[in-house]
Amino acid sequence: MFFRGGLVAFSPCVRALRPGPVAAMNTGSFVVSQPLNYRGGARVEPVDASGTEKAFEPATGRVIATFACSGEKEVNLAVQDAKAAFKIWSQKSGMERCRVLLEAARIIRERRDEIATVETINNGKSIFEARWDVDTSWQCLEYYAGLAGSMAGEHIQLPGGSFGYTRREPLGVCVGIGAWNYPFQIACWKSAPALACGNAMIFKPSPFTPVSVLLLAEIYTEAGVPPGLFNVVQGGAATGQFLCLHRDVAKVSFTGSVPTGSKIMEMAAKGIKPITLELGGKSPLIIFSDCDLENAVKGALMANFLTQGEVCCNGTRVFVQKEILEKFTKEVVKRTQGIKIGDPLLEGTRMGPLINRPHLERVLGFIKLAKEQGAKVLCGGDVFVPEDPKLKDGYYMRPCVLTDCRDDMTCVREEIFGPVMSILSFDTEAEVLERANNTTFGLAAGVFTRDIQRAHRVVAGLQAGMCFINNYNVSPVELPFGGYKKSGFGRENGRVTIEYYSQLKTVCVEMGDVESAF
Ligand SMILES: NC(=O)C1=CN([C@@H]2O[C@H](COP(=O)(O)OP(=O)(O)OC[C@H]3O[C@@H](n4cnc5c(N)ncnc54)[C@H](O)[C@@H]3O)[C@@H](O)[C@H]2O)C=CC1
Ligand SMILES: NCCCC(=O)O
Repeated sequence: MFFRGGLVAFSPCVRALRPGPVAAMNTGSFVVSQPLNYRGGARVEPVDASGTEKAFEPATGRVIATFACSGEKEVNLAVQDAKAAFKIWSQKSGMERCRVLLEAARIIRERRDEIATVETINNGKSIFEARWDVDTSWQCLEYYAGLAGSMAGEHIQLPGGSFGYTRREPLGVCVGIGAWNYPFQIACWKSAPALACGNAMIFKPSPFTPVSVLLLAEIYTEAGVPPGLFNVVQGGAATGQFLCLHRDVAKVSFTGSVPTGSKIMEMAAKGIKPITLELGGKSPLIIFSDCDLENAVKGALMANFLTQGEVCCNGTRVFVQKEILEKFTKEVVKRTQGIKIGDPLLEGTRMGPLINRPHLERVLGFIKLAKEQGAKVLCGGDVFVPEDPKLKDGYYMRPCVLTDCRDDMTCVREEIFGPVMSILSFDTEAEVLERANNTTFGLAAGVFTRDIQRAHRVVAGLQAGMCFINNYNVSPVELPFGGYKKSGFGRENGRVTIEYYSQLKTVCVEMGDVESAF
């Protein structure tokens, strides 16, 4: 990678050129000049291309990389290399794989600030948050390293001394396709369980955020995975389709929108391939009047404003019981107005720019429509222009709180994927549960109450894969994450994800003679 003002390289072969302090990376100076594909243990230019893409720095609107989208030949080479690496890796014991993953986790921890800085520059989220993302990334590698050594089958006794046993085996070459909101974290959440189970992975990041996954690829190589085990191809829908339709790809794990998820499912159906779909959401956050108000307000902000609101599991439909509506709303607005927006690399910033200009305009369009449909803007919802002149072309907006919302409004029904909280009021538990579930999505949900029985009763009734009681948007890697309904299926994180990256072989052993019908 090349930063104006000095050559800064992350790749192992030129690591010596990397000057120590990450502080050298400033907003407005980062340019990528090295290839963004990774194959056979090194960065490569793709052998063929299906067009080019530009990646931006959302904080300034500058282009930081122009890259070729991988064509079919490049995808074929990536699969071929991954197949060869799979042969070696899948023969290793769980403990051998564990050691490599632990080493990769250690390197990520060591390079935490550098990875977070690259993520912030390419995605726009605050450096404060990007460090959290890096933490859940190395924790994910550590977690699956721990499970790799204990993957085991069962032994089952049968009559006459015969027996059966099961083996948990890898699938082969898996594909990971990522969204742009958590580029490094998504790559880790997919690759860690895949590699722990003995698979190879080809990862395609979103063309908006192509950069940070290269650091992961280099780290895996440095940690000792065989060349080709983790490859990166770049591009958009066309490249994604080459991957999904490839006959030697055994599984696809996808994070992105519902319409794309549906297309992935169709392509996977052609090859009878298992898939994991992590899709969008429009999650409810229910605040009962007996809650700890201070925590509920903090929870509502966590549920709406991380990563500029570009988070799939955000609790954007905030249902507040009537008795505390006024007090809660006043406090939420006060704190929302206090969120420091600006240069995402500055330590004090808590909200950076949105991912790109079309997305910013889309989010502002939702707010305009909300007003037309009768909602009231209590704060924000407009473009923010930072004082620093180098940020004037960035994609900033003020976080928005909407009230007087109704369940039928577009802002309450559709995923906005921006910093927009819709507040709705309710009277009774039965009423709010029905309204909370009245959506085609089912990714997450939250409840704030001091009544422990009510908390569990309500959560049991919520149609959502990830439920929070008295908190929101925490991501411990030990807990499975994934959706109900149109938010997808399959899970990431937690022990269960081993099942999504492996297959079960049953072996039946006869200890006597064959009893034949013929
Ligand atoms: N459930 C979850 O864990 C998450 C879900 N999301 C959802 O993702 C959406 C935002 O992300 P976007 O990147 O805009 O979504 P997207 O669906 O447009 O793109 C996601 C990825 O799929 C690729 N892609 C697009 N068309 C494809 C095709 N026909 N075949 C194969 N690959 C294709 C894109 O290049 C990108 O890498 C939101 O709806 C959000 O809710 C985002 C993050 C997490
Ligand atoms: N750390 C939260 C992950 C949710 C998302 O990928 O949008």
